[in-house]
Amino acid sequence: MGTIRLTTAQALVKFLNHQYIHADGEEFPFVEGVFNVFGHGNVLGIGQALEQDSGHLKVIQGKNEQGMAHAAIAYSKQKLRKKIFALTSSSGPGSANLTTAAATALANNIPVLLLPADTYATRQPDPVLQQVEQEHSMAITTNDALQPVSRYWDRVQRPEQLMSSLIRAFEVMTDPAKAGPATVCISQDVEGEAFDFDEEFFQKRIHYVDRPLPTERELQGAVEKIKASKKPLIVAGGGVKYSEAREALTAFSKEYDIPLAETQAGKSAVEHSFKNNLGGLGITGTRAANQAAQEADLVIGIGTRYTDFATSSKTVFDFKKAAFLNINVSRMQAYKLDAFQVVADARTTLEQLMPLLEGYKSQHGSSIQERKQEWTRERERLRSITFNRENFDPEIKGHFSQEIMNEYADTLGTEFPQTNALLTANQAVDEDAVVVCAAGSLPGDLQRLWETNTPNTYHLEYGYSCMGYEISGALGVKLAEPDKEVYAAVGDGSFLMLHSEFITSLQYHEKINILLFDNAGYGCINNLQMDHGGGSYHCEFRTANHDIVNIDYAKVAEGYGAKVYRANTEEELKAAIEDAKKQDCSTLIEMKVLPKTMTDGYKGSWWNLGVAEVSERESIQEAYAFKEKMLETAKKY
Ligand SMILES: Cc1ncc(C[n+]2csc(CCOP(=O)(O)OP(=O)(O)O)c2C)c(N)n1
Ligand SMILES: O=C1C[C@@H](O)[C@H](O)[C@@H](O)C1=O
Ligand SMILES: [Mg+2]
Repeated sequence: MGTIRLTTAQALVKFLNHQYIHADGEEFPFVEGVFNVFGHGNVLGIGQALEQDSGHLKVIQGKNEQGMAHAAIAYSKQKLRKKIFALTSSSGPGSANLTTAAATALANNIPVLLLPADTYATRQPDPVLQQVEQEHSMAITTNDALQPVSRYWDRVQRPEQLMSSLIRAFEVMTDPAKAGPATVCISQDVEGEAFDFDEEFFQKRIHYVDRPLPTERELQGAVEKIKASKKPLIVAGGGVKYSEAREALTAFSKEYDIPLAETQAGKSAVEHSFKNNLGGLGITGTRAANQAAQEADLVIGIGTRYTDFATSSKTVFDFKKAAFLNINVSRMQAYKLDAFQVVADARTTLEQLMPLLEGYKSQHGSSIQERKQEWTRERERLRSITFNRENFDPEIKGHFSQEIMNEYADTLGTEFPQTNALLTANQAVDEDAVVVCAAGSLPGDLQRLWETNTPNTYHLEYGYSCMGYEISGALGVKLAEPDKEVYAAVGDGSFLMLHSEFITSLQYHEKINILLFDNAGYGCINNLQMDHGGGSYHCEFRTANHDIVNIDYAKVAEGYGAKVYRANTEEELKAAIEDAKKQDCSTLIEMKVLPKTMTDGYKGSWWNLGVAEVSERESIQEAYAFKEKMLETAKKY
């Protein structure tokens, strides 16, 4: 084979066009497209290459580097990591804006290809615009800040380096055990530099995603653990989704009568209506799941990272009696909580375990169904909360006086409790609609209350819980699921932090719907500070005169060209959602909701936080003492 003379950027684009995934007998292109915000660092290099010949790649203009990267992450997450977007940014601030998103991808194990421009390889014009000049090193650029938040990071300062660099990047992104963001920084002069690339570099490259099998020893060990247990509990994490293990997991759970609890990443791997599904586990979990966790003598963690939210900072289980069995493609994850480790694919392991457990039944008996029914009643209660101006007792108790609650009701012109609003929305959206969320009080409400019976329609970024992911993420999900209605459930704080990609959705006619829950503040953080003995300090949105800030978000979205609705009652919300379904363009439904009306924690939902050890307030001293008490029974590592 010969060579072909291309610029580095042209070679990059050509290579991206020839990457394929092979999974479960199917083969398809791995890179769907390229998001871009062009600046002087990439427009003449990667920009020129895309303009000349982008091949099959969709080229989408982003509005904020973090936002477009969040969209790319959401696309890949929704596609179960089998397809990605790449993205190109200019150097300096463009790459700095990618840092938060790279960390989001890393914490969630999501592959995405970041291509920030770098400073000049020749150094001739140094210092160039946007170059940070470190006194102790010429070699450091803003892009170095991406190193700790990338699974793979490289700097390309000669055209031929691109070849080895990209092959490594794709190896990392397509390995389920180490999937995450790959960052390849290309010097801006090198992007346009030409080289005689070997033609074979551009041949179709297939990345095989095989299912790692459990060993005989691992299977026997797992069988022994399960057979010895009376009250096992399955914890279904994100790995269940990525392994597409729904059928295997439900069959396994049903056959051996083992209840299952979901993490944020694992929710909707299995439908809500599945009889043994007890819902969310941990800090934002259901009473049903947390009770089953307290009782468990064996926890079968499948594809879970056991974050503090899933384990209630290692207190949701009774560690004196609970043993752990972890099934995970990542050896690092499988080691957690001193578990018996099965380092293998979830679906294959469950399929192989099935026949080996014949004759086994858990001793849960009727308790699984009783707990599920009791939770359904609690959910009903949360749907029908009514505000009143005399003696309203919100879910989050003892923080705001009636006077303050009335002030919110008057200023925002609403009596709508958040739980009622969310449950109304859940009922009104299509059965296969996808909900996207990341931060604030909504992830807790969603994990407890949102019911879906269509797999992979609950999309929570709760590894990094990054405000601003919600709307950008909804765009990524829409690109992945063009035939479904996609809803970003977002608080006012998150909306204010980042909603630039809402405009991108309008621009490209990729319809998304924003469900905006405006409680005029950082509600969940206000709850945290007041729950731990503090006052209400800088978490409500108030003016210098202490007036509540009341923003007309609907008007803002109208200005962008979206179809907007204002819905402060159940009837208005139902009507808005129905009408929004008929629209072709993106929509925003603004709901003014009362503070303190989100769900509260249930027993077993303790969170270990950095409470002040010394304080002038008795209430904070009490909070610290409570933390010390909780740590007595928590697992220490
Ligand atoms: C980028 C980022 N900054 C800060 C935080 C910390 N944080 C978590 S939730 C939150 C407030 C969220 O407010 P809002 O979106 O209005 O939701 P609410 O809690 O009021 O429902 C903050 C500041 C975060 N998660 N992400
Ligand atoms: O600090 C936080 C508190 C959580 O309740 C919230 O969901 C999350 O976004 C966060 O960062
Ligand atoms: Mg808020």
